[in-house]
Parts: sequence; C-alpha cells; structure tokens
Amino acid sequence: MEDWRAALVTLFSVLGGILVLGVGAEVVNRLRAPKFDVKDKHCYVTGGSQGLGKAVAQDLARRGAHVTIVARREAILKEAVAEIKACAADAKQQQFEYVIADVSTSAGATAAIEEAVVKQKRPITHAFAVAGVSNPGVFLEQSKELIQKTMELNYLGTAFTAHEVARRMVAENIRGGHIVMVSSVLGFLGLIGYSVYCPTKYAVRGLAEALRVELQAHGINVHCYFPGTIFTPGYEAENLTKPQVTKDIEGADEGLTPEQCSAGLFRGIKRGEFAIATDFIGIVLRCTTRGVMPNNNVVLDGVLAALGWPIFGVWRLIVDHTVFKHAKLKVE
Ligand SMILES: NC(=O)C1=CN([C@@H]2O[C@H](COP(=O)(O)OP(=O)(O)OC[C@H]3O[C@@H](n4cnc5c(N)ncnc54)[C@H](OP(=O)(O)O)[C@@H]3O)[C@@H](O)[C@H]2O)C=CC1
Ligand SMILES: CCCCCCCCCCCCCCCC(=O)[C@@H](N)CO
Repeated sequence: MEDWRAALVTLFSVLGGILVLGVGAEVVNRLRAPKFDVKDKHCYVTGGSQGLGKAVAQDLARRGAHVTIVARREAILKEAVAEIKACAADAKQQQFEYVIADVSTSAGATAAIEEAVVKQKRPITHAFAVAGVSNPGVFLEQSKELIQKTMELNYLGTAFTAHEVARRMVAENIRGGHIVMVSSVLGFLGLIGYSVYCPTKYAVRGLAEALRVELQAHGINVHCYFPGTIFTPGYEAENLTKPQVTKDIEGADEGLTPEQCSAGLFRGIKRGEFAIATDFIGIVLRCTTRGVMPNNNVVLDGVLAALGWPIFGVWRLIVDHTVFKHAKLKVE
C-alpha cells in the first residue's frame, strides 16, 4: 500500500519537475530569441516562383519586406511577382523583383545575387535558399547524371548562395542577418526511392550546422528547415516517378500546404530555432536524430527523443517488411 503511494508521488514529482523545467526553458528561449523583423529589408528567395518558395515570399511581403525571387522560367516568375505583390503590407513602399537564373552553377548563383542587389539598390539581409528538386526512383535504374544534377541544385545551389550572401553580409557589416536553408525530413532519415535525394538534404544540414557555428561570431543567424511532404508543383512532378513502395511508406506523413509550412518556418525563425520542423513526425525525428544540433526546448526535445527511440525502431522493421513485400520495385 505505502509502496505504491510512494511510487506515485515520485512519478508525479518527476513529471511535474519535467513540466516546470520545460516551461522554464520555453521562457528562457523566448527571451533569448534574436530579433526577427524583415520590414523594409531586402529578402532574397531562390525557388520563389512556386511552391514553398512562393509561399515564403508572400509571407515576407505581408511582413513589409522588399522581396527578390529567383528561378529559371520567366513566365512563372512574372506571375509569382504579381501574386507576391498582392500580399504586400504597403505595395507603394515595398519593391518586388525577379531574377532569371540557374542557381545550381556558381556563376549563376553569384550573378543572381549581384543582379538582385542592383535591382533593389539594397544589400540582402535575409536569404532563403529554397530551390531544390527531387526525382524519386529505384536507385539502380537511375542515371549517374541525375545523381550529379540533384546534388548540383540541392546542395551546391544552397552552398553557393549561402557563400556569396554571407561574404557580402560580413563585408558590409550587416549584423542580424538571416540565412535560411531548406533540407527535408529526408535530411533526418534515408528512405527507399530517395537514394539520389536524401544525401543532398543531409549535405544541406551539414552545411547549415557548420555555418551556424562560424557565422554566429558575425551576428548572422543560420536556420535549417526540415519539412515533410508539401503539396507543391514539385511534389506533383515527383509523384510521376515515385515507386509505389515509397508512396506506401511515406503515406505515414500526411503532408502540409506551402502556406502552412511557411507559417511554421517563420514561427521557428522568430523563436530563434536553428533546426525547424513543422509536422509532428518531423519534430520527433528532429529530436531523435539531433546529434549536436541546438535544442529548441531542452526538456521537451529530450522527451520527444525518448519517444522516437521505440517508435522509429518499430517503424523501421515495418519499412523493411514492406520493401520485401514489393518484391519487384516497379514505378506505378
Ligand atoms: N514538396 C515537398 O514535398 C518537399 C520539398 N522540400 C524542399 O523544399 C524546396 C521547395 O520545394 P517545392 O516547393 O516542392 O519545389 P517546386 O518544384 O514546386 O519549386 C521549385 C522552385 O525552384 C525553382 N528552381 C528549380 N530549379 C532551379 C534552378 N536550377 N535554379 C533556380 N531556380 C530553380 C523553380 O523554378 P524554375 O523551375 O522555373 O527554375 C521553382 O521556383 C526544395 O528544396 C525541396 O527539396 C522538402 C521537403 C518536402
Ligand atoms: C507512427 C509512424 C511513425 C513513423 C513515421 C516516419 C515517417 C517518415 C515519413 C517520410 C516522409 C517523407 C517525406 C518526403 C519529403 C520530401 O522531401 C520529398 N517529398 C521530396 O520533395
């Protein structure tokens, strides 16, 4: 009798302690978060003509920023600029520009930044490297060229953009700037069908982690976003080549709209988070595969990491079983 009472008291004390510490950590985080205000600032968004990039650009417009979007197809860029402008807090004061460029080459990524600065006559204070591509498939049937092209856009495009923007920020002593990179939950885990894509998103994560450490001394904030499925034109395109086994497995992730993802991304940036995830699975994966990335809430993240330990263990067994069930990995 006495024993289980004592056990209950201990249990509730521990849970209560975790709760109090968690709330305390939250309060400290709020107080320490660096200022994030884009009003009247030049925000640069690669891949800003559609999907996640366009939703981010629209939110920046709502927040009073001057926005430059970058992509390769001019017709889509033009339409997007009009849609972004329509979201402006004050369309007369804010300037919206587009630049046509292929950011997967160092010349293209660098020239795009120069052109943006010339058009806006303002230095870039906030850069969002969103442009990326995914062509899922059975690795053994995919080409070496695709492996190279995917790395060139997803990783090198992000690295060239971050490199040029950061150099300019430091040269012009722009403290309080932000560089936001887009990885994926597939930068947390490797999944069948994404053998070409996952490594590019792990690479982005590695770059973001290392750059955060370097650039903090210059007052530049680095963030890395890890979204799950987003309903975008890119997602529709990738589904055309996605193996059925991949569709079955990733069905566990319900998916979000670009607008929901953008809202979540800005919430994370405002909270001063380095690693930002917006859906529940992404948040648990972020905690379980954190390595030495900064915590978002030291207590809650620990609890979620513990939760993920059994869940993902069992989940992986189910995934392996599913793969054997699809004896032949056809594109359907
Ligand atoms: N959709 C999803 O489920 C998920 C997406 N992500 C990541 O989010 C980011 C955005 O994805 P999403 O919105 O779906 O992508 P979309 O394919 O819908 O849009 C991609 C954007 O990037 C531009 N772009 C593509 N190639 C280049 C290039 N070489 N140079 C410059 N711009 C280029 C496109 O314009 P244009 O073609 O005209 O150049 C377009 O504006 C990507 O990094 C993606 O990997 C992460 C997790 C999930
Ligand atoms: C109880 C169940 C727990 C287990 C859940 C684990 C689920 C993992 C889901 C992986 C989702 C992959 C999204 C791909 C996003 C992406 O980057 C591509 N669309 C490329 O654009």
